[in-house]
Amino acid sequence: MTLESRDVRKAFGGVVALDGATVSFRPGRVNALIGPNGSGKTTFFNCVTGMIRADSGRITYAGQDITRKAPHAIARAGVGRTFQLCRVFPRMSALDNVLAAVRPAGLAGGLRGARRRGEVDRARGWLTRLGIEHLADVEARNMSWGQQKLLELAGVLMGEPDTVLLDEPAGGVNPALLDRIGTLVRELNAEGRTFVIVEHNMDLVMAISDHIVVFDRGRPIAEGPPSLIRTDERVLGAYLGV
Ligand SMILES: Nc1ncnc2c1ncn2[C@@H]1O[C@H](COP(=O)(O)OP(=O)(O)OP(=O)(O)O)[C@@H](O)[C@H]1O
Repeated sequence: MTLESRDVRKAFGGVVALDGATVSFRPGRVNALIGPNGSGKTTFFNCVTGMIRADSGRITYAGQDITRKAPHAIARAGVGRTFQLCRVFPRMSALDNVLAAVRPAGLAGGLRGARRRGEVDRARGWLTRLGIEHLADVEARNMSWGQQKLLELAGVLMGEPDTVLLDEPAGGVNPALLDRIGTLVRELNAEGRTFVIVEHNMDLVMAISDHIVVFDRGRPIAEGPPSLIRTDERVLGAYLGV
């Protein structure tokens, strides 16, 4: 289930966000995608998941061309994602959020359907796994930021993705929860899920990644294991602007 992009380009007016990005994320790994602000990481996620369309280039998943597929088709192919600014329904309970995550169309009817089909147990299972089962009946807006991020991830996992894209999972999260997120990613990876993680917290990236790809100005400038990336001159240059 390799996720690959070939020569992907995306410009917003005069701003070139992706400038011929060719990159390959192999299955079974915890991959990280790092790079300075504005280097195109979120745009890459948006192109991969069909939220925006690349101007040119090709994206494949498990050998299948997904470049022009709709988001739901890409999700069905096995690619799930979270968002930098966490997407949950604030006035819905945690449990309903997880149930709704796999039924984006027609929320109310979809929820009834989910309950009929007995998916509640599975949703509760994910809440338990992520350590927020005690919040099942609490509205998302009354949960902490970190808990909401875990809730969003529970919703993504409800779709049983083979590959999970996480956009800044550590952003705004307290240190205790940060450890939990790191441990969870490693556990879920040990069970066979592939991850691609966009993250600015280098301690977390270095601790949990098998493979790191570094973007600068819309394309990869280096890749390798944490031990190599930590000391790569081009990476230090891109971050420090030297
Ligand atoms: N919808 C948009 N309209 C206009 N410009 C955009 C849009 N989305 C992204 N950009 C621009 O494209 C470039 C890449 O942005 P992107 O968000 O992909 O970078 P990033 O590496 O994810 O940054 P950060 O680490 O700050 O989240 C930036 O210059 C950004 O301002």
